[in-house]
Amino acid sequence: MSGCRRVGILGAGGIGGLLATTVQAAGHEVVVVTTTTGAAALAGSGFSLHSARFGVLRASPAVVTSLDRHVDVLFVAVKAPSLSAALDSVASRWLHGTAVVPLLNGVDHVDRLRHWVPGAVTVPATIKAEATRHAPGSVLHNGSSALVELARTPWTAAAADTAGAVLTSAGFEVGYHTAEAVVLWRKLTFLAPLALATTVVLGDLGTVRAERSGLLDLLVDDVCAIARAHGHADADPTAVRQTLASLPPTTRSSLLRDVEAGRVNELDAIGGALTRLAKRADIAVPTLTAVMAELEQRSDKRLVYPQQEPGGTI
Ligand SMILES: NC(=O)C1=CN([C@@H]2O[C@H](COP(=O)(O)OP(=O)(O)OC[C@H]3O[C@@H](n4cnc5c(N)ncnc54)[C@H](OP(=O)(O)O)[C@@H]3O)[C@@H](O)[C@H]2O)C=CC1
Ligand SMILES: CC(C)(CO)C(=O)C(=O)O
Repeated sequence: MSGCRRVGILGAGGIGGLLATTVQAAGHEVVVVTTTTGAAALAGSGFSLHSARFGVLRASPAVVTSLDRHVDVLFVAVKAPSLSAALDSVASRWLHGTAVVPLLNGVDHVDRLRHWVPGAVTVPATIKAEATRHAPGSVLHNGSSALVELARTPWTAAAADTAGAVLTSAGFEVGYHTAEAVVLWRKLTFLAPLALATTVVLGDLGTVRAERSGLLDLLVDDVCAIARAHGHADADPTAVRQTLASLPPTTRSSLLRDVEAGRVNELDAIGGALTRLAKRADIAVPTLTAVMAELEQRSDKRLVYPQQEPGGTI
């Protein structure tokens, strides 16, 4: 196909698998970079995706433990606590002019990526999609949402267009915004209350509504106050509440899924980062503080709290 790109995907989990299958099906050359364990588990079987939006797709892209070729676009789809180790598997010489598109939840990974490879163009981005890896290479995409929003500034425009074209060809909905802070905060203002509240109740959104009525609204107030203090002047609690109210009661978050499974999780990248940003802006965030204290004090051994990596910017 014309416009065929070489696309790297760092991480072979829910989001990495969703991308690997859809992007390869669109005719692009895909190389997935993952852990030694992950690569061994994928050998021979490759990826399969089950999705109401994309159908059933199978793909057998190249899988490597360290990037071995230049890529036009690199999607970063690892969990925040794994980011530093994952970046070690990608040598900067393969990324000259590459559009590096991090899809991590949170806000504090973007500076780290920019310092990591100055020769690449980091395009801050967010993804709204619910994708879960059930077994190596086997990914279930729940619902039909597959929206990627890219920051398209004067510095990132060409790279954002390249990444956006790849995603559009693969069947994603793609949105652009000229302010990086808006892209990152628009996702976090809705995701953080959802992730923290579902994790507190260890249940879905319906459980939150039934057991802790009012909690979501208060968390939205706190998170929007932090967003306004850090560059997203239009963060609007009413609009975020409407978005959350429109979600089905069965909605769960990736933070909850990770906590339930005892996997490394992003509590620090979400709630921890917000707490540090509130402190830096000298804003009182009573509900966020109480929720973080509750999660930290919980004796439930299913909760895992990885330390923030050295080199974090917040
Ligand atoms: N899943 C979802 O629905 C959504 C996720 N996100 C965000 O996307 C990001 C990825 O999430 P998700 O796909 O769920 O994560 P998963 O835990 O499903 O997958 C993470 C992948 O990263 C790999 N990995 C870990 N360490 C390294 C390393 N050192 N080098 C290379 N690869 C490594 C893992 O390898 P291994 O095979 O060894 O485990 C695994 O393949 C997160 O920031 C998340 O918040 C955003 C929106 C929705
Ligand atoms: C809520 C959801 C699924 C939206 O994409 C998400 O981002 C997450 O759980 O991490």
